[in-house]
Amino acid sequence: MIETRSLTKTYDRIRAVDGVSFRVEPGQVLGFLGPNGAGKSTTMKMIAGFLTPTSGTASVCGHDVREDGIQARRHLGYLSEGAPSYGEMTVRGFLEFIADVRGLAGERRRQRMDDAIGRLQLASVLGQTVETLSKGFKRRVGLAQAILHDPRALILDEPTDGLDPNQKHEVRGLIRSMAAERTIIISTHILEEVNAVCSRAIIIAAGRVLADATPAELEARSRYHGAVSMRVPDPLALRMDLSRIEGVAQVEVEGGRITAFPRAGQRIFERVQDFLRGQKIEASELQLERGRLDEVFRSITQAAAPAKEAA
Ligand SMILES: Nc1ncnc2c1ncn2[C@@H]1O[C@H](COP(=O)(O)OP(=O)(O)OP(=O)(O)O)[C@@H](O)[C@H]1O
Repeated sequence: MIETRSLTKTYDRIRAVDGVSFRVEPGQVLGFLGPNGAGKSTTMKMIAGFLTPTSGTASVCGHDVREDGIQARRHLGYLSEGAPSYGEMTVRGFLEFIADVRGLAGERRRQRMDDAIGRLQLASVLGQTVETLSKGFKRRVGLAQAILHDPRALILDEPTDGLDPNQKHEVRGLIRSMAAERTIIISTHILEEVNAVCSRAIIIAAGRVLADATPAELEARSRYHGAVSMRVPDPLALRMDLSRIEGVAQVEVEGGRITAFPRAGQRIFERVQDFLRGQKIEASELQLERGRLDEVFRSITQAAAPAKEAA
């Protein structure tokens, strides 16, 4: 379990993190979303014990990061922004060093090394120095060090940054496979990642939590939630007809696509389908929209005030 209580960090005159409180339980993957400079990395660094909070606190598996920092870090794997340092070490040398730091020995050490190397597919680069690796492999080495001691909690700052689409897919699978008994927080700019791996999302801007919900609940806040869109040969001709259907609030045409938006609480998909059938209109790519996370993200974060000046 990871918990923050009124976590706050002030840099000079900027309150980078402003009273952030949340609790993540084992089995949950929390997506931490926010625009550049929102305070995601600063929050993660405070939980990981790399930065001291100005006020408030956090705990990992019940251990307070300020009063019981060593125990808190023992239960936590942390992937920081960017690549691991120690570029002159080989990948094997770097992972052996992390195993030393984590106090791994004997059979368990061998097991954990094999597991991390296997999961992150690092066997082919074990003898290569970290600085000569591609960005994607550096990220994978960073992930391997984070999971090496098989921690109960994981904090991963942009875990798929710099990976190609295949590697992104693999790392998301890895996160899902580790989620069952662990508490995981990931930060990301990629909204599709939220649907792919997160059971819950927090949107943060200017250091403050603006939304805390499941991906489906966030999608339900989108104006596209429950909308019906399609391609038809003559969308402009259909516009007026669709707007007359009961429960339709608005109709928009964009490119070759026409979208009917429902009034609050109305379900319009079957009615639109019946109308098209009745009029014998050939529609392609007819779909019921779940809602668009990018639009919800924009509307929530753009309404936020800029970071507050510290008192
Ligand atoms: N060491 C520092 N000294 C002064 N200000 C800092 C420092 N580190 C971060 N900040 C400021 O704190 C705010 C939050 O930064 P943070 O890196 O936590 O944001 P972020 O959400 O992780 O952004 P990104 O998505 O770009 O990584 C920003 O305004 C940033 O400029």
